[in-house]
Amino acid sequence: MKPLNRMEPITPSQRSEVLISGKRITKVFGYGKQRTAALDEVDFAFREGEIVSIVGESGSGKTTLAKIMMGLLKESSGEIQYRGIPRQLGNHRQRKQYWKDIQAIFQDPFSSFNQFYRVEKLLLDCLKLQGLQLSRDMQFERMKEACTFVNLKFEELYNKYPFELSGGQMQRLMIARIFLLQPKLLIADEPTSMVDACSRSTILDMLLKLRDENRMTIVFITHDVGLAYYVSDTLYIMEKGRVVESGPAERVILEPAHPYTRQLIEDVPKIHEEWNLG
Ligand SMILES: Nc1ncnc2c1ncn2[C@@H]1O[C@H](COP(=O)(O)OP(=O)(O)OP(=O)(O)O)[C@@H](O)[C@H]1O
Repeated sequence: MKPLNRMEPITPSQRSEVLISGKRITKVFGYGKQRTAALDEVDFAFREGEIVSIVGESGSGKTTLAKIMMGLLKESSGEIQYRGIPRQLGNHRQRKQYWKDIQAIFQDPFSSFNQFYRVEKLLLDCLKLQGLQLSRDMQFERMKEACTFVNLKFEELYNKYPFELSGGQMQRLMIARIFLLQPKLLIADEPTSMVDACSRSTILDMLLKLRDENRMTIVFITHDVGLAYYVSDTLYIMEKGRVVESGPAERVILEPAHPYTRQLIEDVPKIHEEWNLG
């Protein structure tokens, strides 16, 4: 399998800054017999402008980690740092400030949109959220640009409701919104699991474009180690709430150090061959 164009190897002096990191992040749900340690002392550090995949089986803690990164769940212990300082989400102002920098896209684009708003309003709201004072013409320009970025035609869609779009168009619209919102961190939770192979490769290409053109940090959550290898710069492999292995995607796939990683790779027999997405 041939991976997509990764970032060029970077020299230490060019190394980008760590955007978000976690030290010994633990999350426990329930008490007594119901107790589940969804995360067990997880360490991570994600850099600006890299695509990181978190790979693991169902129940390994991927979504819990994503929710903690988004600030939707509070860790039981450990510390998250954002841009080099401890993240504070104690009050509304701090949360609002943090959430300006973070967006997420999920498997089901249908649930991401208010179905009563037309496409134009959905996109316009993204511009308003950024607090930009734009003329009506400039607003149109930006919305058109966002649609072009994802190969949609604004003129054909602006007057439609989300339920009038195909699944693939909705997925693209979701990414057009990300283009307008310009988050620093994008969390993509299996965004390609409900689309056909062709739409999947388009979505992956768009994520790469967001990384390259906007230096976005993208955290891609998936069960699929083949897909993760294809799209990522860095891999984190999770098993039962722990990160068992992490590192550059090439290294983790070609020289896996942990037995669990080896098992995941063995389950994808063609991982080293050309991957036909079409
Ligand atoms: N709100 C909750 N209350 C209790 N247990 C939870 C809660 N959320 C997650 N868990 C448990 O924590 C563990 C990790 O769940 P999590 O959803 O993070 O896994 P995952 O790797 O994202 O799985 P999947 O790939 O199926 O989405 C599981 O055992 C799950 O049952």
